[in-house]
Amino acid sequence: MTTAVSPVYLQQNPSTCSPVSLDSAITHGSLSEHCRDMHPFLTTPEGPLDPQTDTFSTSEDEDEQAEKSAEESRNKGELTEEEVAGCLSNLGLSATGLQHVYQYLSLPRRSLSDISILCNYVHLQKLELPHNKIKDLSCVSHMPYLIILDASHNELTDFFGFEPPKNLKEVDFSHNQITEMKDLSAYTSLKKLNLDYNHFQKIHGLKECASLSHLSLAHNQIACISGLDNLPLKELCLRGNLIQTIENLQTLRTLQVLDLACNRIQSLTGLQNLHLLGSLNMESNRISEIKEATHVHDLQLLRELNLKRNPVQDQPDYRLAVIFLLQHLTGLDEQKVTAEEKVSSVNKYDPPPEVVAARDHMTHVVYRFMQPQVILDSTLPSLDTPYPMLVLTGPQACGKRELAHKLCQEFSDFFAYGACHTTRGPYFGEEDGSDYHFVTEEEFRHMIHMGKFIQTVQYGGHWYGLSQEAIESVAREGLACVVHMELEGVFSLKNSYFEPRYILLIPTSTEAYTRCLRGRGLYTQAQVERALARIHTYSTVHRDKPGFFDNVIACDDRKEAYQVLRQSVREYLGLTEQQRTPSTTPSPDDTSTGAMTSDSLMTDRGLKEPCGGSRAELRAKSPAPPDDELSRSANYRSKLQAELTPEKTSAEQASISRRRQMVREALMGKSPAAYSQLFKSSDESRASSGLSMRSSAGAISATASPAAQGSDADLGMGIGTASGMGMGSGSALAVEPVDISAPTQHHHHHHQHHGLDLERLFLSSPLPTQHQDTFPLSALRGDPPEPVLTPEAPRGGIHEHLSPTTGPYPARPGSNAKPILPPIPSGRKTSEPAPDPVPVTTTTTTTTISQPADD
Ligand SMILES: Nc1ncnc2c1ncn2[C@@H]1O[C@H](COP(=O)(O)OP(=O)(O)OP(=O)(O)O)[C@@H](O)[C@H]1O
Repeated sequence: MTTAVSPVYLQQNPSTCSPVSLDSAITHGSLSEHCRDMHPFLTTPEGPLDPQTDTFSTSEDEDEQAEKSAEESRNKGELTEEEVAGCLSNLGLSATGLQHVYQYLSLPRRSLSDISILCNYVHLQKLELPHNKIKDLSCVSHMPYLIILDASHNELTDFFGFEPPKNLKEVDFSHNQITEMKDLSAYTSLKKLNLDYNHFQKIHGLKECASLSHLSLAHNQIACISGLDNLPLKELCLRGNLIQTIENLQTLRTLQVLDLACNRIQSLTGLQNLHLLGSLNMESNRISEIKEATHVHDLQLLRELNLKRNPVQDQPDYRLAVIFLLQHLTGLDEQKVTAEEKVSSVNKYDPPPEVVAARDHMTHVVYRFMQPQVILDSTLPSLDTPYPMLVLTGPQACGKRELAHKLCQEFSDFFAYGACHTTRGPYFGEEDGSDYHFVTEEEFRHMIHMGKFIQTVQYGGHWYGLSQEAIESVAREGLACVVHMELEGVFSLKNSYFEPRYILLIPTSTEAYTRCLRGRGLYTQAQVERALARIHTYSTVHRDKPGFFDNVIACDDRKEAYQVLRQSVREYLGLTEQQRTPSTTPSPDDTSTGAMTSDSLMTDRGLKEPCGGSRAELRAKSPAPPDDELSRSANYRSKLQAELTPEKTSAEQASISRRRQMVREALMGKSPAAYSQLFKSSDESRASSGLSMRSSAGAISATASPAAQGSDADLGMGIGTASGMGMGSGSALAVEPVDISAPTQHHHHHHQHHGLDLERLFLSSPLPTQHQDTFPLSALRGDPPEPVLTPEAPRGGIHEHLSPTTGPYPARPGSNAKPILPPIPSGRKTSEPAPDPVPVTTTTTTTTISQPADD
């Protein structure tokens, strides 16, 4: 079967026509199925074209001749029509829309040097001539519709040596021998230009290429980046050149991918404005400093960075450091950046305050563990008696130190200044031991290793630390400690068992604060700036962590700040009641008559927010608690309950007073100890009271108490054994609760011992200094036996042993002999030194437990 097929002409001008048969194209496999289906001439009802039925078939002689001449042409590197015919593809409409033409011609690797024949192929839109020996591309001038030209791997020396096709968008001249770029202003449609592997030394001529989005000039001899201003480039490749500096790229605002690998670049500066940059390849350059990464720190879209084969790779922690600086990276050195790496980098280089504080806390806990465990009663916390401490925090030189001193002066019956240790040298006028304990770094480190510190902080290149001794020395005087510290210290302190009140002193006027900083004449500009920046840090914490600070006071005006501070301190101390009476005005002397109750400082956590509406106010509305000391001794549960529900129902009130009554009676020996209810196994007692680890000391003592049901000797041994066994020994000493509702003889017997027990628990044994025993009161120390308390025992017998500062109110068993720390419950610093070993008049007693409770 024969089918006549019309030839398809590839050129418009019939005079220069050089027909190419379709079947030839098909034979060479350059016509796609798709094209065949599209063209009405290409298929017959019967089936596909038969190549043998070519209408242009020639005689054999002619064929031979043609083949010969073609062979000759090929040898000369001349392109022949036959070759062209075999390499055409993509049949489609011509640009005029009048004809069907082949639009693509691909002639790779044919050793072509003469392609002048292509002058006739005016409809070509894509011309691929890679890997030939072409020197002259002037034929392209005849291809007005050309869009894509690939003349890579040829022998071109002329840059764009043809008339510009209007729509030329992509040109590949890579791997040629072109030496100079020329003006391409006529090539306005040019989008992609590949000029890799040529001999260019300078970039120019691209100014008017308003569409150029991809430019590659890799492996040339370019020493300077230039001539690229304002180009709409998205991708720029300049790898393998002689570039030393990244420059003149500032105007490439649309640049997304930049390849500068294999150059001689030492710094990443010069990229700052490339805000759309997503990928940067700097492989094999001379970048040696990690800090260079800061130059691209603000490029929020930068995801891929390659710094392989740069000296910077040898820097310790290189990868983490770069990941830390460039948190947005998803790939570094062609390796995925993992979430773990990001977290570790942040924890390493800019740990959140919680992490720093946790580490600091852990350090001191571990070092403390390594020392003999001695905990002073004065600083032993319990839920009843959170340690009274006042922490003034705020940015450097905001006045907190001055205010702390002032406060201690005015409220000298309550507070004393807690001097921290520091490794910085004293400023003029500063005295060792008064503002700070000035120590060398070595001494400071030694103190850390000796477990002396509660918290430490490195600030401004110096170390600061609050020692346990600083607090205890104040406590030994019967006073609470006022310290000042930076925010980091507060974070750390919050991990400890201390529960200070935290007052934030914050400058609200930067001008005034700057003036104050400068006025000191102590700080460099950088220090001033850092201090200023920290205002923001403080306010952010205050905003993000409601209740983190118990009070916030603006400190622009020191005098005003002090007034506010002293007022809130008076509230904390419970001195404001007096103030409400019309005749009294607040003065430092008021403290001498001020009724500072334990509740006021301990259970009313005050937390007076600056905007008011504090719980203190709520409490003020509720009926004032009975004045006597016993009334303050409601056990932990009722206190907790009171805290949780400030407004009590009448039933609750009745219940509380009933329990108070029972407490009183227990202490007076009138009935079985109400506290015996609490004498459960340590586990139970902890669980039931919701105690945390903090109360473990209490738990130990609680388990010890039942031993008192035996004899005095038992008591001593029992306690000793229990405490010697540590926390885990509690279960061995479990005690049955005593029914207090119907005392029997048996109960009475219990009661007696509980009476003793209570005395031991509630009346401090006269241990003025610390010792290393394990929970043992006088019995273990061989002190004279304490009077056994019986129901018949005269009251005075008890009270003789009571400090005027410490009422016989009960604490959670075992928490401490004096649940309320001095001077808070008493409101008084004992003027006379504590007689030793006479019963407690000071508030500092010691108890040793197996480990710090919070730790
Ligand atoms: N133990 C500590 N923990 C945390 N921060 C502390 C500690 N001791 C002192 N600081 C704080 O360190 C900062 C620097 O203290 P330093 O006394 O050297 O500076 P200063 O210029 O005198 O500032 P200031 O007048 O606020 O004390 C201060 O903000 C101070 O409160």
